[in-house]
Amino acid sequence: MDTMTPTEPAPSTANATTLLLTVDGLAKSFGPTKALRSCSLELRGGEVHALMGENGSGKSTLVKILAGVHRPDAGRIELAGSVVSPRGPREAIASGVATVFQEVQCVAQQSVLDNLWLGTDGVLRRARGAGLGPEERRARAGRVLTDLLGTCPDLDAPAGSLSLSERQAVAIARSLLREPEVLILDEATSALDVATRDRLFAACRALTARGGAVLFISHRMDEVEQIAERVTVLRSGESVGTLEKHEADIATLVHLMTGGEALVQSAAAERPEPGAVVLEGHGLNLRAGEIIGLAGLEGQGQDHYLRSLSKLADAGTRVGYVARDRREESIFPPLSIRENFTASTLGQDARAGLISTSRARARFDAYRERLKIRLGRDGDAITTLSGGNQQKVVIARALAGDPQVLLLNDPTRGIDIGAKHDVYALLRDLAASGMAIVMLSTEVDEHLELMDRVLVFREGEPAAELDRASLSRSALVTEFFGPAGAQTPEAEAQARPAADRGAVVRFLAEHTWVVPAVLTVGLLIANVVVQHSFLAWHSWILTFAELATPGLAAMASTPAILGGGGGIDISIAPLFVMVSVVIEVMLLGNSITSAAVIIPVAVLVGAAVGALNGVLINYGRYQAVVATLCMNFILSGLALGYAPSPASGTSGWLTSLGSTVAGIPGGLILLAIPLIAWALLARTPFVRTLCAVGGSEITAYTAGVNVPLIRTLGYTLGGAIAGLAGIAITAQLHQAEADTGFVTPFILMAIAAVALGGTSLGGGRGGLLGSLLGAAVIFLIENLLGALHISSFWSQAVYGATLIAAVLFAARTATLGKKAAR
Ligand SMILES: Nc1ncnc2c1ncn2[C@@H]1O[C@H](COP(=O)(O)OP(=O)(O)OP(=O)(O)O)[C@@H](O)[C@H]1O
Repeated sequence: MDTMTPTEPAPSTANATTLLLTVDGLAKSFGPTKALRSCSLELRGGEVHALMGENGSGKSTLVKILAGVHRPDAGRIELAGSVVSPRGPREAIASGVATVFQEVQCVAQQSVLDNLWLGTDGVLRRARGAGLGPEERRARAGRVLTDLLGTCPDLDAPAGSLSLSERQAVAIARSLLREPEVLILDEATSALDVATRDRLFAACRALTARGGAVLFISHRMDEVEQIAERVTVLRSGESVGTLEKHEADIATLVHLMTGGEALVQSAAAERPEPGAVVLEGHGLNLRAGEIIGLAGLEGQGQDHYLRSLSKLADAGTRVGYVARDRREESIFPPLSIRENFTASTLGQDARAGLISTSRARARFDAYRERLKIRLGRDGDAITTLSGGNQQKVVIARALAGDPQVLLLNDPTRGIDIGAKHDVYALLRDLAASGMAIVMLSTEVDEHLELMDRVLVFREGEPAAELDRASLSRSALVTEFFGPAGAQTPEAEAQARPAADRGAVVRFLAEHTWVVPAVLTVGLLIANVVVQHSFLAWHSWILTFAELATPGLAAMASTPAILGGGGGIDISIAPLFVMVSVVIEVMLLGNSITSAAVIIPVAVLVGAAVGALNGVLINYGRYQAVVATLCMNFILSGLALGYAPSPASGTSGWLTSLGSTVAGIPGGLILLAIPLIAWALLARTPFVRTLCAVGGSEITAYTAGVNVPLIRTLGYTLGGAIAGLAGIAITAQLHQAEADTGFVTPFILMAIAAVALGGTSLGGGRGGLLGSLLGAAVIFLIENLLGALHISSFWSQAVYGATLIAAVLFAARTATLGKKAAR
């Protein structure tokens, strides 16, 4: 067997016949789709066991059952002799099974280090134990990543700034750091170059040498040959055989996978002479009818080069592009399979301006047959397809545009062996009909099989060109490393644009509160210029008293938004009004005036309502807007019921809180409480975990985070802060005002302040300080316009415009920050 850099099996200390994992008769259906019918396999301690099967044969479904993501409908799993039935990824990980999933899972907004340890901590306490102190965590994370990548990326950089393969390495490293008994790699090598893949295989060998086992899923025959001792084949959800390494040749495997069909190895047929040049520049002369490969170790510039080629095309040239990162760049998850296919060619289905579904279906069916796309109904969500079938839909979409130049970025990632040859045959036919194709591929065999010539990249540029006659596996791999020997991973850094240039942009993208802080200072100066009395001490006291309620309302809205998943709490304003009614009517009205009673009651009422919202949304599966809108109505009704007209009253400490306490403005004290609490929480795992959940729920969940609990706690915290806002409004007005005309403006203001404060409304990025500053900006704009005697209509318009500008600025810095880091 020809392998590029053979990884010799390390002698295993385990008894080779020790059964570590037994899967017996597992079955799982999704509605009418039987994803797994009956799957059985045995994983021995000390072995790497490959799992192969066509796209849609059920491999990932099995993986997700083992990882605790799905519950099986039937069957049994035994781990080291005990029956297990993981009810979630956290349980599976605790039992010693760590999984790297097919879709690369990272929280883009969070640092590489946080991504690596995601899911290991409790809600408020860090996991204890040897090697889990901050310094050891950093050192271990660095070691594992260096072992995988050959060099260690900046552990403090956001994971979103890494390349796809580096992010894949982070996901693998996260699993390795758990030191699992069973490591499952579901197409985890699909974006790795040969050198990184070999380093991963060395890590697998180390794990099996300790007696662990690896379940290895890949569509790449060379990888399976290199690493696996045995291979189990799945066909249509059933395990149809397990082969020893020496029995597992490609013909036998394909025969088993398809149930009889032989692999049609498309012969390297005679190719017509290339036609006219269709794309020229960057050292490339691409002719019609040519297929050119881009190869090299990861990050040598080939990715950037491929993307830049589309800019070389003349205005009239139709260019098709298939991106590498399916989830991030290719599919529209909420749309159906057919809608994903037609997304860029909808015009072809229009009749008299209306879309014809039958026409779209007919167009899709042609590709469906040609690419053997396995699906139930084309109206189903694309996410119900297996990874390989999603990829085929993406390829079909690019081809449907009938491009003259087709740019493919590792397009066969996740496509099974048989279907890959169908894709090759299709590309050859297209080339023969005059299409010019440039294809980046991380698979050496693909270059040998398909390309007319291959450009090998080193240090950011094409360093060698191999034509068809000189293409061989060894020639190609030798060129990867270059004449001077091993290509250092540092070359990757050189191949990228200098990150320093974007340092300011990256800083702004990571510190979202800076822009609202600058705006606040600017508006403060403007207010002082227009109204000198603004600087007077009594004016500060008044300003803080007036800012306290909107500032607290904005901060109260923030945790739910940060937790993502459409988390928005529009019951915050009626909640603080309800709390003020409780204070005025139920406590002060009954002569209960003590701060020691009123403050805890206010905060607890707020927290309880927040927790109820959290439970309804995260455990009851109500949409956040719906649940909090209902709560909004209930609270408004209750408040009006208890206080149909403004209820007045105060006590000494409340009056002081409305002005000063021990010389400090009361509003400032109230605003400082959640900020201090948040800063303390930021020293626990909670804040980071909440942001991780908001950044990528699926990543957090599969890493073992209790997502519903974390989000519910976010709502609870928001409710508690709303309780403080209830105290603030009572201290300011000395009355409870339940009129909806009074409440409603606060609802929109709070959300606008959160957005102005730089918190992403999609979740994952931002914080309480930004929201407070956002509220301050709105307050100062209104104050300024009031001082200038401009009508309140204009104040609304101005803060709307400021909001648009701030949100655009935040989006721009986030994008530029990502680019600069890359
Ligand atoms: N959440 C889901 N809802 C509906 N159908 C699903 C879901 N997940 C998987 N399926 C279906 O179950 C079948 C098996 O899918 P699975 O992802 O396990 O295949 P696979 O062998 O991993 O394929 P690939 O090699 O393409 O990754 C497919 O027909 C797929 O469409």
